[in-house]
Amino acid sequence: MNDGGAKSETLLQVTEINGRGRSLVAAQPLRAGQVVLRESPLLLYSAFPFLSSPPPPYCDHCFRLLSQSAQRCQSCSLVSFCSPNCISSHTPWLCESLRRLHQSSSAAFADQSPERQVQARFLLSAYNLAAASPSDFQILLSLQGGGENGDSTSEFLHSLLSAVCPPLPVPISPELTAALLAKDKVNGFGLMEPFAVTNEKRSVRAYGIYPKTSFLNHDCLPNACRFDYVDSASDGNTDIIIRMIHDVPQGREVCLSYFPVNMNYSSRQERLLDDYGFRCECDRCKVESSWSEDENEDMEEMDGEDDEEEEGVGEGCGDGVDDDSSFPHAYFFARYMCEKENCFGTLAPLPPKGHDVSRLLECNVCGSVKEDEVVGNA
Ligand SMILES: C[S@@+](CC[C@H](N)C(=O)[O-])C[C@H]1O[C@@H](n2cnc3c(N)ncnc32)[C@H](O)[C@@H]1O
Repeated sequence: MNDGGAKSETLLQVTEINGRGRSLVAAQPLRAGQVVLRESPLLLYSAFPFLSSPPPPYCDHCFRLLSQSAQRCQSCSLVSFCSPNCISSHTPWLCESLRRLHQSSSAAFADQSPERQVQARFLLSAYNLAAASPSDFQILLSLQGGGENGDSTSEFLHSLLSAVCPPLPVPISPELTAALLAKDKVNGFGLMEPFAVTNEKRSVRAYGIYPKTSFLNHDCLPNACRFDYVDSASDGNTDIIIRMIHDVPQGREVCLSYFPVNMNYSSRQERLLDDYGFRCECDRCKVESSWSEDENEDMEEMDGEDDEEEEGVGEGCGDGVDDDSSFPHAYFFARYMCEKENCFGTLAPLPPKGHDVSRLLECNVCGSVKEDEVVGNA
C-alpha cells in the first residue's frame, strides 16, 4: 500500500495533555487519507488458546497464513513458521515453555475460560521479550496501564507460569505479571482475519502492542483510524497503519476510537471506564449525555439489528435524534461509517496522491472501497 513515505516524527508530536496523559498531536496540518504512522509491533501473540485443535494455520512469528512449505518447530512441534527468518524468533526458552505449558494445559486451564490461555500466551511473549530484548521490554513497561494490585487472574497466571516455565535470566514478580496484563488490556490491538465473503464475522488472529500507536488517545468521533493488511502486505505483515479520516490542523490531537463508533453513550462510557479507566468527555459524549434513554437506544439500533433505522442514519437516527442540534455528528455516521451489514468499520480516504485527496474511502474492517460523495465539503 502506498503510505506516502510517512515519517511519524515530523507529523505527530508526543505531548502531555492534562487529564489524558501522553497524546499524539499534529505537528503540521494533516490531510484526509494521509498515513501519519506506520509501525511494527513490539510484541505479538496468537489469539488462539493452547488447546485449540487443529492448531492455528499461521506463522507463529509474522502470522501469515501458512503455505505447504511451512516449517514446524522440531522441538516443541506446537508452532510453525513461514521462513527461516521467522523461525529464528522462536527462542529456546519460549519453545520449552510452550511445550511444558501445552503438556499441562488440559489440567491447568480446566476450570478457566479460554481467554486465560490467550493471556498466558501474552505473558510468555512478554517474559520472552524481557530476556531477549531488554530495551524493548523497557518500552513495554513504559506504556500506560498497571500500578494496581494483582487480581485473581494475574495471581493464577503468575503461579502457573512460574511453576511450569524454565527459569528466566530476569526476575518476574507477581506485581510485574499484574502490570504486564494491565498494559496488554489498555494497549493491545487485535489483528483480524482478512475479510472474505465466507468470513463475514471476522475473528482475531493475533494481538499486537505497538509502541507509538499506544500513545493515541480515544475520541468517540475519531479523526484517524487504524488499518492492517494481514496476508496482503508485501512486507510488515503485522504493521499497523494510522490514516487520517479528514483534514486536521496543526496542534490538534489525533485520536482513534477504541471500539466501533456505533456504540451508544452508556455502553461507550461503561467500556471506557471498565477497560481504560477514564470517563470520556469528548464533544460527542457531551451531546449524548443529555439524550434520553430512547435516543440512546436509537443509537444502539444503528448496530444493524434494525435495517430501517440504519438507513436513516444520514438524516438523524430516529425519534428525537432527528435534527442537527441534537445530533450534530450525524454527518460522521453518514460519511465515515461503513454501510455493509454487521461491519461497523470506519472509512478513511485512500492516501492522497500529490495534492489531491482521494475520492475513494476504504473501510478499515471489511476493506471495501466506495466513492466519497462529499469530497471537499468536510
Ligand atoms: C492507549 S493509552 C493512550 C496513551 C496514554 N494517554 C498514555 O499516557 O500513555 C490509553 C489510556 O490513555 C488514557 N486516555 C485515552 N483516551 C482518553 C480520553 N479521551 N480522556 C482521558 N484519558 C484518555 C486512559 O488512561 C487510557 O487508559
